[in-house]
Amino acid sequence: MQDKNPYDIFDQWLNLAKENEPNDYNAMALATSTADGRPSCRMVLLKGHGPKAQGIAHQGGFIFYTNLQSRKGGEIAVNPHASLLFHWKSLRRQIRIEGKLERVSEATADAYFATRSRPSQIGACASDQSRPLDDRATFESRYKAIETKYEGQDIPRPKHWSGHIVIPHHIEFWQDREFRLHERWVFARDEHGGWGSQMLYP
Ligand SMILES: Cc1cc2nc3c(=O)[nH]c(=O)nc-3n(C[C@H](O)[C@H](O)[C@H](O)COP(=O)(O)O)c2cc1C
Ligand code: PXP
Repeated sequence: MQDKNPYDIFDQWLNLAKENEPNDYNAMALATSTADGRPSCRMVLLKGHGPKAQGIAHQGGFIFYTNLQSRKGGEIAVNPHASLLFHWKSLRRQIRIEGKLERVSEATADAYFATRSRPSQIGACASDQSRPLDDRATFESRYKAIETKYEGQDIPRPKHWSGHIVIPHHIEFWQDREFRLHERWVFARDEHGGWGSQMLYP
């Protein structure tokens, strides 16, 4: 385990999760925090990953998409550091990732947005994510207005909706073992841009 690249191990574990998890095998908790260090956490979906993700040489990372004006968006804008957590109950495994956040390119975000279903695209345009909503009907009428506006046309990605990439400096793989005698392997970026690794007590 320790002499491997963490992205290769991540791929193996994610593929296993894909075969075993009934829903959203790519779901991960995303923790962000305010400028003064107050954390908040929510689930998002992993939509791209790997050493070459977003074309950043020798770095890569883990990509998710969201509303840039949401609560998380506001926190990321002032504090571009995040932690990700995968936990697959069926596998009894977790992966913890920590790193710096960067926005994906406009072209990457456009390309991903274009793959989403039309109702999801309309939803992204109509939703003021994390803002107060007086009535569900208000959201529905905003949805209908956008549906009508773009009838017969492609829906452009709204400027407030894009992707972030978590560029990891720390990745931990955790495997459950009997009697809580778990195994933990940590990979941390070294000063040469490679990965150092070590085991931790459970
Ligand atoms: C399994 C799951 C996956 C989700 N994926 C996303 C996602 O990829 N992007 C997103 O904006 N919200 C996603 N959500 C909704 C978020 O958890 C959250 O409610 C929303 O982004 C608002 O968070 P905020 O107010 O902290 O910004 C997901 C929720 C669940 C339960
Ligand atoms: N945005 C929201 C609000 C979501 O709830 C989700 C998934 O639950 C996503 C984005 C990401 O998934 P997708 O792009 O597949 O809709």
